This record gives sequence, C-alpha cells and structure tokens, in this order.
Amino acid sequence: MTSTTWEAAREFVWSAGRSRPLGAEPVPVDLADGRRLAAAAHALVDLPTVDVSAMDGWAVAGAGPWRLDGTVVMGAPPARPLRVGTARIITTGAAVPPGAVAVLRAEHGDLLAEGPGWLRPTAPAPQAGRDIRRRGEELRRGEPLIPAGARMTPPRLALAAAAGHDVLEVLAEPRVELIVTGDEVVAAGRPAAGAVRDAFGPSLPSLFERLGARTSTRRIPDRLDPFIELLSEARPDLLVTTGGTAGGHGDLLRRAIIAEGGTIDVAGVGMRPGHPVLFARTSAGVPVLGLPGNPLAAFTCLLSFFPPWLDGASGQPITVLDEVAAHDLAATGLQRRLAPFTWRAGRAVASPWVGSAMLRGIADADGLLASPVADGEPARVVPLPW
Ligand SMILES: Nc1nc2c(c(=O)[nH]1)N[C@H]1C(S)=C(S)[C@@H](COP(=O)(O)OP(=O)(O)OC[C@H]3O[C@@H](n4cnc5c(N)ncnc54)[C@H](O)[C@@H]3O)O[C@H]1N2
Ligand code: MOO
Repeated sequence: MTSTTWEAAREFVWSAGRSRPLGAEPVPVDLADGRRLAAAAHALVDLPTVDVSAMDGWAVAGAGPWRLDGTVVMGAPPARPLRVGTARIITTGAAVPPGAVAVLRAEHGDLLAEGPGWLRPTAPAPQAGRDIRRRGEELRRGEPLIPAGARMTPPRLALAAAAGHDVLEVLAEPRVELIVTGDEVVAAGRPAAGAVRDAFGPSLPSLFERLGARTSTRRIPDRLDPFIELLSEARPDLLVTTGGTAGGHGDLLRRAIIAEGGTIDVAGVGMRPGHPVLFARTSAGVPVLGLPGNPLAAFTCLLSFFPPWLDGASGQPITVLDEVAAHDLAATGLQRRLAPFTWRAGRAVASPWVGSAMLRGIADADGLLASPVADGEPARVVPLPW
C-alpha cells in the first residue's frame, strides 16, 4: 500500500486496465457511435469503386463539338465505351464510360441550335482527366481505414459504411458498478440542515456513459458488513465507490476491502483536491476506484483516473494530455493541483471555486488544469467529456 504521484497513479490505473482487457462484440455500423474498434477496420472496396464524374455535365471523348449519344445511368457500372467525337450526359457520382477523356461541366457547354444532338464547349476544352474522380483515389481495397481502439464518431461511421462495412467489431462497453456511501447523503429533495444531497447518483452514470461505460448504481449504509458483502459479490469490470476514503465513516472503505480479503494498491495520491483517492482489488480481482466524498475531489479523481484505466482495458497507450503554456496556476512541485478552468483569449484561467467540496467551478469549466512542477512550465489539460 503506497501513496504516489498523480502521474504514477495514472500509469498504475492504465496498467491495471491492461491486465484485464475488455472483450469484443460485433455491432451494426449504425449502432456503433461512441464505441471503440476492437480491431482496425480496412476498406472492403476501392473508393470510389470506379472512375466517376465529379460534376454534372457531359462525359466527352476527343475535341468538341461532340455528337450527343445518350445519358449515363446513375448507380450502374461503367457502360458501353464512348467514341471519339461523342459526348454523354452524366451526373455527379455516375460512372464515367470507358473512352471518356474528361467531363465537361454543364455550365461550360451549349447544345447547338442547329441540331439538338450536338454539343460545343463555351470555355476552353477540358484537359484530359478533368472532373473525373479516379477509382481508388481516396482508398484502395484492403487499405487501413480506422485504427484499432479508435472511438467511432459520425464521420467515422460514414467512412466505414462508404467503404462497405455493415458490422464492426467493437470493444465491449465496460460495466461500472457505482456504490454511493454516506448516511448523511439524501437521494432527493432539498437537503435538511446538516444533510447533504447526493451529487453523484444523478451525475456519475451520465459521466461514465460519456466516457463509454455502462453504470449500475447502488447506495449502501455506512456499515462494514453490507460493504464487505457487496465487495465479495461484485463482478463488474470496475467498481467505483464514493466517500469513506479518508477519516470519515471510520475509514469504511479501507477496512471493508481488507476484511473482504482484497488488496489496496494505492492509498492516496499527490493531488488536491482528491488526495485520499484509492485503488484496490477485491479478493476476486475486481479493480476498485475509491473516489473521495467531496464532490470536486470525486470529479477530479474520476477524470484523472477513469480515462487511463479505459485506455489500458482497451489495449491503447495512455492518452497524452495537452500542455498549455498560457495559464495562471502556480507551480506546486509534485503535488498536483487540479483546478477547473475556462479559456479566455487563449489563456487558461483557473476558477475561484476550487475547494474540494465545491461544484460551481467545474459546472462552468472548459477543463481541469493540472499544475506544473516548476514555475514557468506548462500546465496540463485534463479534458471534460462534454
Ligand atoms: N482526518 C482527515 N480528514 C479528512 C482528510 C484527511 O486526510 N484526514 N481528507 C479530506 C479530504 S482532502 C477529502 S477529499 C475528504 C474525503 O472524504 P471521504 O472520501 O472520506 O468522504 P466522506 O467523509 O464520506 O465525505 C466527505 C464530504 O463529502 C460529502 N459527500 C459524500 N458523499 C457525497 C455525495 N454522494 N454527494 C454529495 N456530497 C457527498 C460528505 O457529506 C462530506 O461533506 O476528507 C477530508 N477529511
Ligand atoms: O485532497 Mo482534498 O480533496 O484537498 O480536499
């Protein structure tokens, strides 16, 4: 059981994730938004699949004027060849017939008055290849399309579908079991004097969902026995608890983990808020992330450690955090301060609401700022998934 730096703790949860990788499952492409690919996707066809027109107009062969010979059927494979001196009406995206040298745009040609079957250019004749998108110019069949581990987004769904995919092999969504503790914590209504309204039940499942996980939530009383029972029965991919990490509740979480036969790997991290955060394993090997009860501390810990755990469980390297040089956080050595901040004219400005129990700062923040080790060094940005 050790206390550790914020960076080392991030690495630790990443390797804990790696040691228990998520499984994979097939999902129809239209349901795959937000899912991570289990394996790289490759193009199943050339894109475009044939030479196609980039404009509405005429496919032409030879120098104009041209005799018109029909219309290219949209969506059909390349049709009969085009003879020199002829032109065929074509729409954007239709297959260019063999023998066509270029596409003449609709606005660059006139049908001759003396004969409806004749076309002449009104602009310099198009150069060979003009306004033709070549077969495979964007992608060749078999080329890598989207790397393993990438999170699907609407444009990636479009790309996968365009390249012929109906089903994608994605990582199973991690199942998080969220345990909310605290007898003073009430689940609904205006908290009476001395009581505290539960800030986590209504917020953390959505936060996990935004980060790609499914959550089931339970509340347990501040007593050792139900906690031990829960720890021994739980089989999620990650067990997340709130409260009871420090002196409160008589150190309930640590005592319950030890009594259940589990192992505490990290007890305390060099960060504020959030220093009592804890990483452990139950006797069955289920990883446990113990978040402090103070609301901002719970958010700073979740956002610092859940994404690296998920990177690891997804077989990905740990995401490197962006640096920001223009910020107003004082250096704090190895003890990281994590402050909600907003962008103002390219500068990261820390919120005044940085107390461990305060939610006002993070509610309006653009991100969390991790303080630098020494003055003049950049700070790091912990992104928010909204
Ligand atoms: N003797 C010590 N006391 C404290 C230490 C310490 O090192 N030694 N650390 C302080 C720090 S820092 C933090 S952070 C908190 C961590 O507290 P716990 O994880 O033990 O959490 P609790 O004692 O259960 O609660 C703390 C605080 O948070 C409120 N809380 C709890 N759950 C919720 C919830 N679901 N929604 C809203 N608010 C919640 C709770 O009412 C308390 O006010 O410990 C310090 N103390
Ligand atoms: O580490 Mo505590 O969360 O500063 O308040």
